[in-house]
Amino acid sequence: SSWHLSQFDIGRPLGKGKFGRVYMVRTKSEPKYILALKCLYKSEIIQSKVEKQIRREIEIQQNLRHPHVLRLYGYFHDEKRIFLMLEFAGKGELYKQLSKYGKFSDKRSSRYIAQMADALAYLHSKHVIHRDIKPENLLLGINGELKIGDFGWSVHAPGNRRKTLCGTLDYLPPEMVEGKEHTEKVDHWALGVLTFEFLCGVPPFEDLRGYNATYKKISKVEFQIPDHVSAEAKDLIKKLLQHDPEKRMPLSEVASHPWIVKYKKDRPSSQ
Ligand SMILES: COc1cccc(-c2nc(Nc3cc(C)[nH]n3)cc3ccccc23)c1
Repeated sequence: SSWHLSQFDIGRPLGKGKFGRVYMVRTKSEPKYILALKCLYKSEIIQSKVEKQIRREIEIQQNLRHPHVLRLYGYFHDEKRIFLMLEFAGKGELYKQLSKYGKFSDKRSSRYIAQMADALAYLHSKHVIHRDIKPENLLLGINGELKIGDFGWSVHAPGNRRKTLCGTLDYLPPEMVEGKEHTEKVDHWALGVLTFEFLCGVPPFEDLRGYNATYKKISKVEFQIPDHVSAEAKDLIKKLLQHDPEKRMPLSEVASHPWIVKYKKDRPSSQ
């Protein structure tokens, strides 16, 4: 069933992406679905030589079904643009919340990381890796649940986004900054970086002196965890930020880690 722009009522623009804009839209015909329509300009895609990557990302994301992975329902195109019909996440960008609050509580961070570990285990079971899980690519559903946003493109809010150059390096593991081949273990590393950033408000290897300084800290795994971070959280971060990809904690162990279990939702309350 192919779709056309005329079948939607176009709502407010949600934000700008690298190759176009994201709009909140609703289908005109019953049942009236609300979704996020991402418009990519073919001209820009061709210029940036990302056509094959975009086809692959669409192919991958269309086949994924998970509560913490943003759905891609379908896509269509006209002569100038490609339109992606994406799940609408009601509470927007997680990144904005992090900027607003500075950092998240132990409980909120633990719940988000549990959801991420769940989503990553699903993606890895489908041999999908490196989903670029930095805060800019995470969205929040209407009940505050985390959604890994559309794949490959980060949606940047105008103005308050981080300097993209720095952003891109902060989450890369040693094997990638050193140009070695990478496995799904890059996501275990990124999960450790994300845990640190949720609890501290900044990523562990950020170095305001710039790219090369960050590069060195990543390859030497040089980071300090502030004292305000709980012992259990410290333990998890250290077990994920391991230089040797094979030494990084398996996702199944993340899910049963004390820091994750203690904040699990509606657990039978232990005395
Ligand atoms: C203002 O900048 C941006 C950029 C990108 C997305 C939003 C935004 N997005 C969504 N939901 C989405 C987005 C996608 C691809 N699926 N669901 C909801 C929001 C709610 C309030 C404000 C902003 C929102 C903003």
